[in-house]
Amino acid sequence: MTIRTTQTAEVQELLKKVAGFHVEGGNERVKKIVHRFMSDVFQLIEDFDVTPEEFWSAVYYVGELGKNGEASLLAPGLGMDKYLDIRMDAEDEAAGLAGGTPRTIEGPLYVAGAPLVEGFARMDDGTDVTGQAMLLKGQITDEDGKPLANAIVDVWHADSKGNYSYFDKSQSDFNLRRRIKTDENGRYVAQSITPSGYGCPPEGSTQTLLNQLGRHGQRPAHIHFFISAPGHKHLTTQINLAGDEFTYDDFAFATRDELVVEAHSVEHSADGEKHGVTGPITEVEFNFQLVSTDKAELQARHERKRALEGAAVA
Ligand SMILES: O=C(O)/C=C\C=C/C(=O)O
Ligand SMILES: [Fe+2]
Ligand SMILES: [Fe+3]
Repeated sequence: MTIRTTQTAEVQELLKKVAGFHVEGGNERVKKIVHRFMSDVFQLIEDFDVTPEEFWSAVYYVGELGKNGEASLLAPGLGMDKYLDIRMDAEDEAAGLAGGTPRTIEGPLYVAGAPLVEGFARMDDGTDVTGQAMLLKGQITDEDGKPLANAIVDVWHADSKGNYSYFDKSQSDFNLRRRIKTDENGRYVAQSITPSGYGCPPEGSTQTLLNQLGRHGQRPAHIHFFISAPGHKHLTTQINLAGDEFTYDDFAFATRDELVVEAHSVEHSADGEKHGVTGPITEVEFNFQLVSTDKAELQARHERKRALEGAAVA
């Protein structure tokens, strides 16, 4: 039988003291959030009749999570990154900033400061001999199709074993990570290695919890991007390679239909040969549309939207 105590005066008073309601100073927003959070934790413990052993094993788990540096990996696994994206999409919609290539989650494995290259970029250091060469190209435009020259395509992905440089110390610095400046036609092109999907460390904290939920910790083969250009909204997104077992079963919930791309392997690629790549190569082409943030364009967009809504009502 569940013991009910959360609504007693004693517990309600305890929660107010926990949150610092009874003292001056501190941060009002933090106080309110901590009060709500702890009230919900107390309520959950009561509703599920959580035992002290269960509670302390959770505390131990959080300690291990921090020690393993996996808090930012568990977050996408628990849908946090996706939920924050859903909120940002809704905010963009409300601000008239929706449109262009959809965003998706950044993930925890970005490393700033990758080498900046103009036009063609060789992203891999040539040591991943088991991997297949990949030619990655595309064009950055605004929503009207106007090419955006000098946009920065900040791109990063895993190697053929699903590991990321910097986190995988066996890889050279910034292996498979580059910032590419688009040419006068807004184009970027890179030679790299075709990424494999990523899996959470099997013995790690994230997978330990996912196992309790009967879930896997796999991501499909994917490539991460930050795309930026003056006067346009910064884009954080990824593309998922089609045909991967996990393309539509991503433990981090990042997949969006518009971001699934065919990656066809060819014996010879004219583009590849232009850059000295002979032999089988995977070609991946993805174009990005950025949303303008300049006021005139936003105003015009609002007018168009109002006109459309007006027409719909009439
Ligand atoms: O970067 C990875 O592949 C692993 C982590 C999970 C999320 C993500 O990628 O967005
Ligand atoms: Fe990733
Ligand atoms: Fe523009």
